[in-house]
Amino acid sequence: MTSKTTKIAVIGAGSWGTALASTFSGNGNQVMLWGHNANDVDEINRSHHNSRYLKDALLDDKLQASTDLAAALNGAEIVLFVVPTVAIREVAREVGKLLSLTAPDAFFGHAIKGIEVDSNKRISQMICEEMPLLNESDLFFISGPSHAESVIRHAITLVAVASANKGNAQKVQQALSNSFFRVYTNSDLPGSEYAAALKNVLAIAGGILQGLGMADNTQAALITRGLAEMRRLGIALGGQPATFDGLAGLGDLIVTATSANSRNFRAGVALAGNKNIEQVQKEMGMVIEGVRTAKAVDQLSKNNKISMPISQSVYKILYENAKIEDVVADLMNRPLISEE
Ligand SMILES: NC(=O)C1=CN([C@@H]2O[C@H](COP(=O)(O)OP(=O)(O)OC[C@H]3O[C@@H](n4cnc5c(N)ncnc54)[C@H](OP(=O)(O)O)[C@@H]3O)[C@@H](O)[C@H]2O)C=CC1
Ligand SMILES: O=C(CO)COP(=O)(O)O
Repeated sequence: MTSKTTKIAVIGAGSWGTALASTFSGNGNQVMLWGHNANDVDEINRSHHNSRYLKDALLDDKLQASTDLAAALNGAEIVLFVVPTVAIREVAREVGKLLSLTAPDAFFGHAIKGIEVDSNKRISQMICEEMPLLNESDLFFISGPSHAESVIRHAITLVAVASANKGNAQKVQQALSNSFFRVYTNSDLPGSEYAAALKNVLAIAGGILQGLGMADNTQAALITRGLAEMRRLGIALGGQPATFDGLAGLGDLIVTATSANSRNFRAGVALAGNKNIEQVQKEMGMVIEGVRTAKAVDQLSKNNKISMPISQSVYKILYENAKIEDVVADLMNRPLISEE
């Protein structure tokens, strides 16, 4: 489906950066994956594996990796950030110093699902603060139900690339789509970013329900009422209602809140098994974005007076030592209200 070979720099060599880079590369694009761990980079170049993050999966054999940021950015037409939320400012700042190395018409985007704690900023806002020459209206964001471990095995996957710049979104759509990976465009960047971050907090709740052995009725209720929370906050902050019904919203909420592939879901299962969150994070060895995002969501819901009882319950379990049974009982004892 790729109409021309595009030079792409993927910045961040964890599970999702590697899976996206391998997909771009398999489509015939010239891809350089930047990672800061020399052993991981060496393994990708030598044996087409990233065993620390994508155990056993074989990567596209044309994919190249480097620890040298300048080499990764040299001539890049598309630059895609895929590091955890906590690392984006530092990494964007470094990329900003090397902007002159990219192609003259290069554009930038990310596939990161989080909100910064305290500032409550979206990833695009942070990127633009660290790279003042960029405009948010030109950035893109890739999201949707897409676990890296499924994408790398070519499971049929549908995602959305959001950008106010339709041309940029369409270029990413062309470069990334293939017979197993279908990319839609979407013009709502802020709404997509909020949806992607908020669903991670609800996925922790999904894991908790699973860990407690709750019924399918309860899981379906979580998804439905969780989506209502995502919509309320996301729309209040400027997102488009339709985004929350699409791949970036409901689609990603379903996969993350029900799947053992999700790190957020697995964290919830472990919390229900009485592990504390520090222990869970240590054992996961990968980023669990919903843990920090729960703080940002708690602040945002209070600041904007948006009712988000499920997300705030996750916050209480993570940060206020609330007992899961008490939180569930409190949720069920709330005043009876209309569904609207
Ligand atoms: N995994 C998935 O299926 C999906 C993930 N996402 C999103 O993608 C983003 C990245 O997640 P994911 O790839 O899964 O995370 P992982 O935990 O799998 O990998 C994180 C990567 O970022 C690197 N890293 C961490 N800090 C820095 C830093 N300061 N500078 C440079 N590199 C750094 C890590 O390197 P090291 O370990 O060597 O420090 C590692 O390579 C998240 O926002 C996540 O929500 C979105 C869709 C799907
Ligand atoms: O966003 C994801 C899938 O679409 C990945 O979710 P986790 O970070 O919970 O693994």
